[in-house]
Amino acid sequence: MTNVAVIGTGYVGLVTGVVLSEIGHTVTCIDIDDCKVNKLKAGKSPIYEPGLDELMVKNIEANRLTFTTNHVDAFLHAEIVFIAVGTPQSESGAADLTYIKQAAKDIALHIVNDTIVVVKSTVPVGTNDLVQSIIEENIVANVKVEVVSNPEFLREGHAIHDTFHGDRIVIGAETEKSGSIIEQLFKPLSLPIVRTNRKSAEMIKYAANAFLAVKISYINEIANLCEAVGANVADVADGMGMDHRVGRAFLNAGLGYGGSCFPKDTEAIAYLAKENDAPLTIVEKAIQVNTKQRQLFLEKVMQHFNDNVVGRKIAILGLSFKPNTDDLREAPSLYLIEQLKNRGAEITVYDPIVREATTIGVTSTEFIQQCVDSTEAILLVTEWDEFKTVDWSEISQLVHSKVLFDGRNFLSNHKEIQTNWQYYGIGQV
Ligand SMILES: NC(=O)c1ccc[n+]([C@@H]2O[C@H](COP(=O)([O-])OP(=O)(O)OC[C@H]3O[C@@H](n4cnc5c(N)ncnc54)[C@H](O)[C@@H]3O)[C@@H](O)[C@H]2O)c1
Ligand SMILES: O=c1ccn([C@@H]2O[C@H](COP(=O)(O)OP(=O)(O)O[C@H]3O[C@H](CO)[C@@H](O)[C@H](O)[C@H]3O)[C@@H](O)[C@H]2O)c(=O)[nH]1
Repeated sequence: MTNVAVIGTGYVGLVTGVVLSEIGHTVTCIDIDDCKVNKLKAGKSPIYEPGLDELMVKNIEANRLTFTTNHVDAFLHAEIVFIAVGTPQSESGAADLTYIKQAAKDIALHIVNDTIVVVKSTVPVGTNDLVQSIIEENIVANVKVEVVSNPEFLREGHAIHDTFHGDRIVIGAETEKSGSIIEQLFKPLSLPIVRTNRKSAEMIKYAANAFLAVKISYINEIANLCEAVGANVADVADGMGMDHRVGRAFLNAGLGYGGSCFPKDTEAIAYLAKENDAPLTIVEKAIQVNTKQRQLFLEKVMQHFNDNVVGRKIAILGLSFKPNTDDLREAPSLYLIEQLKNRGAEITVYDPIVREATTIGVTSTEFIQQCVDSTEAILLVTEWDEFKTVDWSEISQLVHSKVLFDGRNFLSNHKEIQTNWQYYGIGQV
């Protein structure tokens, strides 16, 4: 079993650390955020991710998992160091590598053993080379370092499941030995391994995310056409998806993609492509379609209210960018709330997990019933299970008007809604 350090305890770093400890390795997670680390030390996950807390506590108690803000402590015994810090979008659209560069410097200054540095963050092609050279330029101890690319494919809300049951583990290494050491580290997971060089591994991650984003934008455009010609996009997606060459996954039409990955990763690969004179026109269009998709939804709502929502009471169901996560990054709800508030609507919000969206000054009500009380329309933005299981005949009694805009086609087969409500779905008439 191996001594591992993980830099960054966000959605990826924490899940990686917890799973590596669960399969028997000794893991120290390091973060610069005191607040997060204090919570983690107390056995509390700073993020909402089903199944994570239990596994984390189990491995803390087994002394396989510790947390620190101190680099010396974190790297003292480490043979492998993962980098799982954020790579947000910069002004230009390119990935901002500030945190990556800092992590590389932290490693160079503090490691005391020969180390394999594994870049798990999503980074543009060539970044692993950059990390290698930053470390070599700044290294203090007389030790050897080799950088290996190991992009992450987990989905929020399914992170633990995806890590144990992923479709593949991609390992991009410049030497046979370093790649094999990382392959060995993950061996207990018994997952298919793809071995490449570092640049191809970096590219696999962006190419996969961009492809999925294109798939979503494609079905959203098909949905808009369905609406215009009287077809039903869910049936169309089912029919298309039965062809295994197409596949049904990621053909759910709706408000478009949000979250911490697709929006920034599509921008980053499109930027990289332009810079290299090999433009990704399809990805650029997918980004445009995605922006337009939420605008079209807003237009539908505005049309219903004859273009005037001043003083109209509107309920928003769902804040997080998708169910089973508390992540608000690029959530369509934020756009809709801001736009409707700017137009004078009175907004109430309910999310089963997210209580506050501080960036736009919104607080979620404690119960769905409070949120919908006396409202003239409900906008279902995130497909949390609760929005299917809640008693809609009770909701019917509480609202002022039974009008539902379903941004996820989540209740398109719901009996009460389809019988008694004015229902606006996506890609259906
Ligand atoms: N969120 C996902 O579902 C997901 C999935 C696959 C890949 N990724 C990629 O993984 C990376 C991390 O994403 P995330 O969502 O986990 O990010 P996050 O923002 O949730 O977490 C990043 C963490 O790194 C910490 N950090 C920053 N600089 C540090 C430093 N020098 N030393 C120690 N800690 C530091 C931050 O305090 C933060 O806690 C990104 O590149 C992202 O694109 C994310
Ligand atoms: O048919 C679909 C599927 C998804 N979405 C939307 O697409 C976004 C992303 O969804 P999902 O992929 O489930 O969540 P993420 O957690 O963002 O995961 C994606 O981004 C991660 C970060 O790179 C990758 O690791 C994962 O493989 C990749 O699925 C969300 O807004 C979804 O609502 C749709 O609109 N229609």
